[in-house]
Amino acid sequence: MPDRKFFVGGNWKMNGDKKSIDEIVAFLSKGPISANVEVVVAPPYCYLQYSREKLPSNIQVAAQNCYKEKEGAFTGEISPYMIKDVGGTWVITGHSERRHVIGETDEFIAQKTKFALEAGLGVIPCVGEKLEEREANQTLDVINRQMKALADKITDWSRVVIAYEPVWAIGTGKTASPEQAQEVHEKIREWLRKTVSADVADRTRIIYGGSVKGSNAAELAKKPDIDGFLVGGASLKPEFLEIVNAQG
Ligand SMILES: O=C(CO)COP(=O)(O)O
Repeated sequence: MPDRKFFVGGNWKMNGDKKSIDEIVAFLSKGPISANVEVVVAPPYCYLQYSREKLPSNIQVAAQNCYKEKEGAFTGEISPYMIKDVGGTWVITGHSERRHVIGETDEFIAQKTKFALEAGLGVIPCVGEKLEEREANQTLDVINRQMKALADKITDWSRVVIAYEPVWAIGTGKTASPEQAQEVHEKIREWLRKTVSADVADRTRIIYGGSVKGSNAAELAKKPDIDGFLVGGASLKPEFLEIVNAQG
């Protein structure tokens, strides 16, 4: 079984200013951060370069979104090449806030995922069901549909980290239990095994997001198919370090 390096992302969402970023940089610089963890933070676009310049080199920088073209008349969008140009190495695609607040479709998310990978970024595509979908027993239908749109376009999985973020657990304080998260992660891995390949299933990291905190990260991290986290609110606080080091 290939070793999947633990991966923890901090999604800052639309939060922060230079002063609060300086505070985050201070606690991240102090650490400790285990060498066995890959750590990535995703500041708002306008602070990507500022954050990259201030952060220690063991922390990578991601954008929270991108467009599916290199350049051109796309007012308000940014290209994966611009993210790279300012030192970013990852991008999050298909976050539930982009799917459900902004209205992005499976197809559009898959297109930008493919384009960002071709541009040389690592990509963190997010999948996850809404509360009503879970209650209607549609969790796996939704995840499989979102995964299929991605898998139809991805040819190289080596720089893909899948984030499972149940929408009902995001920013609500309602974390999925370790069992609930493990169940879906295992199903996503099985789906990859059947649909893509055994090698991709074994190697691809599947991380969990949704109200992860210092106090619940270690229990979640014990589950065999949980390979890390995508953290929102708690990534703005020193508690993020507890999550980064949750694997012990
Ligand atoms: O959406 C998330 C990370 O991308 C999770 O957000 P919270 O950790 O604030 O619930």
